[in-house]
Amino acid sequence: MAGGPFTSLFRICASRNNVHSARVLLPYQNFHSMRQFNYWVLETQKFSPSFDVSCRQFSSTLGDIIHSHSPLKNPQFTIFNPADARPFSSSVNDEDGNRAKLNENKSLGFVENAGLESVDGNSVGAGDANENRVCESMVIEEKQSDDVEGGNNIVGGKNLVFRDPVELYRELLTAEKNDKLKRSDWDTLQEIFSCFSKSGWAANQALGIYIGMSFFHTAVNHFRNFFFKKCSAELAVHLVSLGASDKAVRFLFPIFVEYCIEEFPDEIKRFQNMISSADLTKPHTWFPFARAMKRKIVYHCGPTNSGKTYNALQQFMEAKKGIYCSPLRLLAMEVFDKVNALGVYCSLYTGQEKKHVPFSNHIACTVEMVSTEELYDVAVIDEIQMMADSCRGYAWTRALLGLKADEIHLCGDPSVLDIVKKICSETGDELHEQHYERFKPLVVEAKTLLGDFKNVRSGDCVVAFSRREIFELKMAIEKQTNHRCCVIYGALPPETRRQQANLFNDQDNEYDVLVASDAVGMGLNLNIRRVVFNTLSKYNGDKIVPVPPSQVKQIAGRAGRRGSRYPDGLTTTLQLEDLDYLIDCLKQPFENVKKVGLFPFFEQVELFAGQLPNISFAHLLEKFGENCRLDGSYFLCRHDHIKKVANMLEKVQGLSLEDRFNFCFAPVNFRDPKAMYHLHRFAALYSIKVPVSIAMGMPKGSARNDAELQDLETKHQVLSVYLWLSQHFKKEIFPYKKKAEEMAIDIADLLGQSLIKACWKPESRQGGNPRPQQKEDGGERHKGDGYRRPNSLVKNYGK
Ligand SMILES: Nc1ncnc2c1ncn2[C@@H]1O[C@H](COP(=O)(O)OP(=O)(O)OP(=O)(O)O)[C@@H](O)[C@H]1O
Ligand SMILES: [Mg+2]
Repeated sequence: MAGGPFTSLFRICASRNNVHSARVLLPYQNFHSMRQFNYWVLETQKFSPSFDVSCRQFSSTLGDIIHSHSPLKNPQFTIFNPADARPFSSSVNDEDGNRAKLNENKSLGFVENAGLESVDGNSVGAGDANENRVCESMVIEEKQSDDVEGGNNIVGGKNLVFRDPVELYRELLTAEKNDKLKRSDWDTLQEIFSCFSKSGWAANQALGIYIGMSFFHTAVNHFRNFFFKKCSAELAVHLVSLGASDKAVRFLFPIFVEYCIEEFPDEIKRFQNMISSADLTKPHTWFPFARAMKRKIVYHCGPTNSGKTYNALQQFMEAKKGIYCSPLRLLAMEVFDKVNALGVYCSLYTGQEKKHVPFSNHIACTVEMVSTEELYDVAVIDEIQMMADSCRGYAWTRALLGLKADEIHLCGDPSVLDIVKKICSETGDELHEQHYERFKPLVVEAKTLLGDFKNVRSGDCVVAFSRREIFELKMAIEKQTNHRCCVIYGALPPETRRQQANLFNDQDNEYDVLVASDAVGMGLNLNIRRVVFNTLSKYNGDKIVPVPPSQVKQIAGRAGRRGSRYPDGLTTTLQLEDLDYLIDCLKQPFENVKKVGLFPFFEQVELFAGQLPNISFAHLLEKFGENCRLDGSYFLCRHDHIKKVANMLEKVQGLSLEDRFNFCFAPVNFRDPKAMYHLHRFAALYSIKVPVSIAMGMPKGSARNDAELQDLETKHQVLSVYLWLSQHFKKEIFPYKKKAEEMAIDIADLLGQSLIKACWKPESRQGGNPRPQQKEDGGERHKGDGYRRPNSLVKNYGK
């Protein structure tokens, strides 16, 4: 069932002859944890079917309401008639999402375990009628709910468990203080309330009536004071018999609900407003113009090197007006060059640059920059599986939902095919699938390099997962063999990566080996014969973890490209001990992604900010994350990076909320203190409306050591941020765009020159996080060249 297990049990206020109204709390899945739910309170219209005739009718109506309101795909529930403890109705969608007919005795699989206990404490299974039970209320039990009503306690001839909580609450309101209780009973009641106050279940359920987590304890304290003044003997005895237990908490909860609704309407309203302003449900409705179109979506689905992008680009080029959305600047630049070379005028639009080609009707852009305003005949969204990316996924989701194009071509692996199908069924778009196979199968070399760099061959791409490792490898390979190495890693500007790729692809030089990070996995056309994994573990910003199989596949798949010098692709590992993990990763099917990323637009954040004035922007984002509601198919993208920038800019006065929002998206490397310093300076100047200077000198020449190389990387980063800001804010405030462009080109060039001659030991970045290697004591030292391979995490994989 979509959206995780239901754990709730709710009472329906129903008398034997009359179902007055129902308050149903539906779990509303929150993005960040399967354990956390928000809840909806759904008050049904007044029902007045007679109990005898219309329990089915009631459940059917309720079923319709639950189905039409629940964000969950297949909300399943059963209404129990406690009189015979038999589910008399159920409503469930079948696998294909069709509503199954209501079926009186349809078992949902969980029903058998969900029987209520009989009066004498024996469990009554589903279908075991217990004619003697008096029914005064109905219970809706959702799938996988606990049997919270077990141990019915009949006190004074009345079964409190089956009493309507509204009635119980009303009785409490008019009751007198009970002085007859023993001291020990009061102690037990205190314990029960303490248990209630600490109950995560109750705090979660309280969200359903818009009692927020921060107000929950206050509400419980008030409720306890009220209860202690009013508690009747009957109630007290019942509670004491339950003791400080879940049962007691669950018994008290509906009475607490009634109390809160009456006592805290303002708090509830305030929290309700906050929640509704952080509503990210039904994102397909955010783009009414795209919804008004009947779009044709073609999913080009297949592994790497199977011709997906090639085929989609054919459609793009044939269209009158087209847009290509790329995951990387580099790839947008490649398509821009390629398409123009083929005679189709095409402009380039990325966060940092806008190259307008006169008379062009085609655009190659980065996916973040795509316009949902313009109309296109054909759009291509490349690497669509990135919808599930934890940080950038929202940009792909937005492009898919919002693009106004008659035809949209999606290229990617099959991992998001199901969810795209689901989204298309919501948007009403027509989906076509085109499946691809790899042109040539990828072959694993079982021999591996046996830990010896002498086994490196021309056309190899040796993959490592940190900058330091890359330079150490380059040094070691160049020292031990006659090969020369090009390098590609994330911190290099696209121009330099391209220069290195060209150097590697070009036959007429000695640079025939590539040492690269996972940045090689996407976008570049490389003549790779064999992908060799130096390790299969990487630092994820927190600790060292095995590289996920999907990433291993993507990188390994770069070997052997159609039309290249090496159409047959090979892959292997440096060490034999990593081979099993590699093989296993390649064998694994593509995972079936269940959720894709979302992030609010500025307008949504602004609306939310209206509910929480006077808090910092970083705090506001945090609150948004805590309170936003999402449908089961979406998650809120990680925004730690945005919060870090927001925190840094907190003390800069005079920035509007929108300014802060925009500054936070600037592509800065927050681990680089110098780059962060410059971003802060840019924001400070911007805030006082002073034209923002670059204030950074050009380096004298190419780098002579790693510190100088890192300085070049940082300088390019700063210029890239400047260019980005100049595109996202008023031009007058960032007047040195042209100069920044020129400097960026020169620095990319210097970086290229530096890498050609680089043969120095890498250093760690000042103030940056320690490199994984520094954190490790171990690591394997390679024969006398200073190279130390990080310990393999996957060494004993599968053994
Ligand atoms: N029909 C074709 N004719 C000529 N060349 C082709 C054809 N199809 C694909 N190619 C070439 O094969 C290579 C791989 O194709 P393409 O880039 O479309 O693969 P892909 O499936 O998108 O791979 P990836 O997932 O790595 O992006 C490219 O260099 C492309 O130009
Ligand atoms: Mg492709």
